[in-house]
Amino acid sequence: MNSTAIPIQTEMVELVPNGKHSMLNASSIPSVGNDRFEENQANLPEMEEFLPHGAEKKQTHFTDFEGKTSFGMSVFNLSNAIMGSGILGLAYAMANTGILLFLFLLTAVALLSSYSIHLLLKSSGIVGIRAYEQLGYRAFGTPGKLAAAIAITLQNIGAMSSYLYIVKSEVPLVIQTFLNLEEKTTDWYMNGNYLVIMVSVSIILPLALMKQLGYLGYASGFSLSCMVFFLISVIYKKFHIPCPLPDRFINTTSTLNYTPASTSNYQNDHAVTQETEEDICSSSLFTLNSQTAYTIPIMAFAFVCHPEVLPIYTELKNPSKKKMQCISNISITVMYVMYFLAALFGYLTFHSQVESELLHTYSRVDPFDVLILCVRVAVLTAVTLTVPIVLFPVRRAIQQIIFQDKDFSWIRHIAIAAVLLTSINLLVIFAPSILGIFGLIGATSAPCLIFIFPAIFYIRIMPKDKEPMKSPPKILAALFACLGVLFMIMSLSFIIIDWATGGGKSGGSH
Ligand SMILES: NC(=O)C[C@H](N)C(=O)O
Repeated sequence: MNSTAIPIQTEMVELVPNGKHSMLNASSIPSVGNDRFEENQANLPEMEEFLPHGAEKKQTHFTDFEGKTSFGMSVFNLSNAIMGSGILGLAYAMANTGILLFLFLLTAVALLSSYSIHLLLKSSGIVGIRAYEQLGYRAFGTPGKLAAAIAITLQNIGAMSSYLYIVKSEVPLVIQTFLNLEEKTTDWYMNGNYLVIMVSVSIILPLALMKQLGYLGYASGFSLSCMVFFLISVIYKKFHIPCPLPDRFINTTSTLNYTPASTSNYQNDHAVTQETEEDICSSSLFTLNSQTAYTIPIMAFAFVCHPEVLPIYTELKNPSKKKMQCISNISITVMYVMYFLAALFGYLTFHSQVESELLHTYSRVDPFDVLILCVRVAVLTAVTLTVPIVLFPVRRAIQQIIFQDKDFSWIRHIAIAAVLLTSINLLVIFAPSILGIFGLIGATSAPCLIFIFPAIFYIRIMPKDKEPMKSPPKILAALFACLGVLFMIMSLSFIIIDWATGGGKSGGSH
């Protein structure tokens, strides 16, 4: 419902679940005849949650919550939320689909992702709230809110763990290469566990303590430029790395002491079957094999940014649905191009020898190569700077569930971030094998966040008198939800089959 379509100066919609609208008298709200203010009025119940009680009626507090983040910074933040470890798995996905099928699937996932943001924005416009969990509450009451909060928490904790796992495994290698050491030593600065704690405390925690996501815009811009550097290096390396790799029939583990996160059967199969150079180094336009099934979960994971969309919208300067959709479309398009190029050149460099994690494959060539080292540092920086962005919606979900009616408190804000980061650190340090579980979680939460929840929340929230159940937008949304269920069943079955047969690839989470 367009906020201009209702007499907003006297009435506003109260947050009640299950499609029932109750009207609140809001005559005390000062009337300002501009678009932004009308949006903010519709958003009042959400704002009140963040404002000190007893002070809501002062106009100054509306401006307190006025979004201040510019269009460009919001594009940076959303792109940073999209971009993460997902990019490292795409070349492997392409090796198992072929270039054309990959392009088709990537386009489909990008378009579906944008449509899902459209559904989220439309639903949020109707009820005037800009929080994923609140949409869940509005659509299905407490179960809806819980489901959304749990999916956001699991998905984002999975993503953050995968980023910190990269830090844990890559930083020691970077230091080793910098120091020009042949062997890994036992010094503390070569210990990934200490390093991951140091990075968390010195870089991630201070950024995660920012009150608003918008302040992370510069960090996001920097993170994106690191990924652009990664992409340029991947393209450059395509023309400088021979195929087949010189060490292909020797040991796949480099002189450096690292253990690949997941060893693919596919690679092992190749090591034992004596294939010709042409078999290994030819690129295919269309491939179907047992690993093709992982493509969708890998791509879905790579495009997840939905928990961050509404918080970014909330902080946008002069917000409107159109503007936010535009920000989302720009971010998705930029990432789509970057994902495709990274996958294409990664694949054209290694062909069927590409591993499920692109950085590992580069390590096999020459772990002491300066450019590879810089690429590692760039990816490390990019994923480290993504952690605070991904942490925001989790903290918000926790706040919405446990401290629902509480005013903003710095102590709580800091404590939740510290507890979250500590738990993720413990997970990455003591139970890295558990990270495989996130493949399973990713296969469940990613389809929920991208497909199922936006669609079913939309169907419930959009009033039947405006759009009957059989109207085309609702039918489309229902089909979208079915597609999500299908993806979820598909991804889960592949992962379970893989586990049962001892493959152990984790699908979505890298
Ligand atoms: N934000 C996330 O949940 C994952 C992100 N899209 C990635 O590729 O790592």
